[in-house]
Amino acid sequence: MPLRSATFDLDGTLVDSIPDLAAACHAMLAELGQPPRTDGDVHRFVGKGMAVLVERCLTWDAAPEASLLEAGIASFRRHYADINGRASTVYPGVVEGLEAFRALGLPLGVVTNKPAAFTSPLLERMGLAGYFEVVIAGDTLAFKKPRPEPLLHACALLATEPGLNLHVGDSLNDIESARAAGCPVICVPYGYNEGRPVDSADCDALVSDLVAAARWAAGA
Ligand SMILES: O=C(O)COP(=O)(O)O
Ligand SMILES: [Mg+2]
Repeated sequence: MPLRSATFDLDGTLVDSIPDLAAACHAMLAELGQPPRTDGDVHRFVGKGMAVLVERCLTWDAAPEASLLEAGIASFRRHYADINGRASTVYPGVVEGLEAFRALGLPLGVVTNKPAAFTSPLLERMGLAGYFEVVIAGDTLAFKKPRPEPLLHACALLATEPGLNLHVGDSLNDIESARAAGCPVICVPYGYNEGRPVDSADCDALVSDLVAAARWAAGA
């Protein structure tokens, strides 16, 4: 059945944001006098939103005290607001891919676990904001991916049924959210999946980039 809309994950699918996320984590840990993390650690920790990223940075033998976590989140917010978009880059094939999706006549949305305060500024700075009619961020609703609510909300705003909305992501959080919402889901292999490669068996297809994703959508 032809698709009626498409939604995209942000971090690891549209934009390689690890350099800036890692810089903000490094600054936060230094400010709090906590042990440092590597960029590779941050790569594994991204996926379930800002609070979980900060908590993972601060977890060694045990989870951090609530007061330390709170201070970490406040510090991260301050640093990332300043850093966001500086060293991040749009992945190859994204602009061409979004153009191809647009040429299919599909309205497009972003469904990310990144907080709203950082999502629209990043899309603006990367020159991608104009492609999307709908942006659902990690704190738009009470629930994030892998819960279905963000995708269901995006589908409602895009005036499509979940079964006719293709979600394109980079992680199991995208896959589980899409499955629970009833959306077809395909993944790119180059993003962040909390330290594991994405398994093609878990999604409807693994595609090399967004150009290939648009080709898949055209044949769906
Ligand atoms: O904020 C995160 O942890 C990940 O964001 P994403 O959902 O755009 O990959
Ligand atoms: Mg992602």
